[in-house]
Amino acid sequence: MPSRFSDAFRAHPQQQLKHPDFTSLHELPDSYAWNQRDDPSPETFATESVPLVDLNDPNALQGIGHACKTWGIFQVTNHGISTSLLDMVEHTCRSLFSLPVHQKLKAARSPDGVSGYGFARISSFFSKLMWSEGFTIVGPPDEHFRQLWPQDFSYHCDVIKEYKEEMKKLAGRLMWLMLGSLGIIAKEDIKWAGPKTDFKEALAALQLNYYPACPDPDRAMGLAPHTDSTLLTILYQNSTSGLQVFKEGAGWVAVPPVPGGLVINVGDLMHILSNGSYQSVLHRAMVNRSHHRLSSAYLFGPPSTVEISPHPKLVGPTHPPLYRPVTWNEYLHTKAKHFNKALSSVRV
Ligand SMILES: C=C1C[C@]23C[C@H]1CC[C@H]2[C@@]12CCC[C@@](C)(C(=O)O1)[C@H]2[C@@H]3C(=O)O
Ligand SMILES: O=C(O)CCC(=O)C(=O)O
Ligand SMILES: [Fe+2]
Repeated sequence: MPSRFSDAFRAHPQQQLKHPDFTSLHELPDSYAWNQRDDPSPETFATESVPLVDLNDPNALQGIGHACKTWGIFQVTNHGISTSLLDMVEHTCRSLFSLPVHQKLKAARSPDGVSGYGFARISSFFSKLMWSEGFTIVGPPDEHFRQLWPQDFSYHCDVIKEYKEEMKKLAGRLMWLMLGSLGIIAKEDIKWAGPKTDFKEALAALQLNYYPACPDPDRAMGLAPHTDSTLLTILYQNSTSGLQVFKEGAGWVAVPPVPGGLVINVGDLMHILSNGSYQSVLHRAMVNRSHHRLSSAYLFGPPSTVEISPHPKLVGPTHPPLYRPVTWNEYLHTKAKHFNKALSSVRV
């Protein structure tokens, strides 16, 4: 089934920016200086931390429900994704981003496209540049990977294909846990999950992120604050910390890497589906002076024609629907135009 993601971006082409060779920069160019250090660093007051859920725990469902309501993010262990697969994905990321710039640019994202190498899509909403490189994969990566690695592209394609399959299974499992905690348990409740309730027709994007070591990390920004447009996102981060989430009353809280763990966050579409009871979390990535950082985000959403709206089970006389129905494609359009105001723009 063809993905219609690309349509969402055609109306809002991204200006093409050239990345520098980060390793050659010994001080932060002004175009990368965010002057955002007026907020206290999270270590100074983070008394709370993002919940950790063991998926083998019989109470996992309750733990996930609570985490989605209060944080919009949690980490999971015993998720069934093997460490060897995660290592292979990390190796593919490392191999990709360490290619020479001219080689990576052969697989550059086209201005109105979605897949390929380049700056994060949200860059156009900020006057300063982000200290990161990204590679977005929607659909088969073969064509771009052939340009990057004329010799070993098929190895890297296989890694990504297997990773996407495994992520899809995990996303389906997490969907039922998140929904289950809201009382949405029957397969008729989410028809688009399909006859086998495995979300076979779901769409997803894989975003690989690379944050090079930075000579002036306190003034730089790896990935600016945003929410994901997804139902849910599964994030793998290597052992270098950098992810932070914004929590009302606590400020920016670090999400430290947990060995073998994965970070799960609620996206805007899940916020809509849950009629506002699950929070899509504002998050950002910071950079590091001595270590580079790699992450991969599996951005999971519904099939392109499916309209997401507050679930009928969560709507009633005392709980009117807070959002109007939207397809993912339509929402991505809105996001490309209104960015962090997208969610409020679909409110009824
Ligand atoms: C399916 C998606 C979801 C996208 C757009 C498209 C492909 C790339 C995704 C991201 C990944 C990085 C953050 C984000 C905010 C971005 O700039 O690109 C994401 C965005 C969204 O969640 O809105
Ligand atoms: O690198 C990270 O920790 C965050 C990445 C992210 O938020 C994204 O790709 O959407
Ligand atoms: Fe994100």
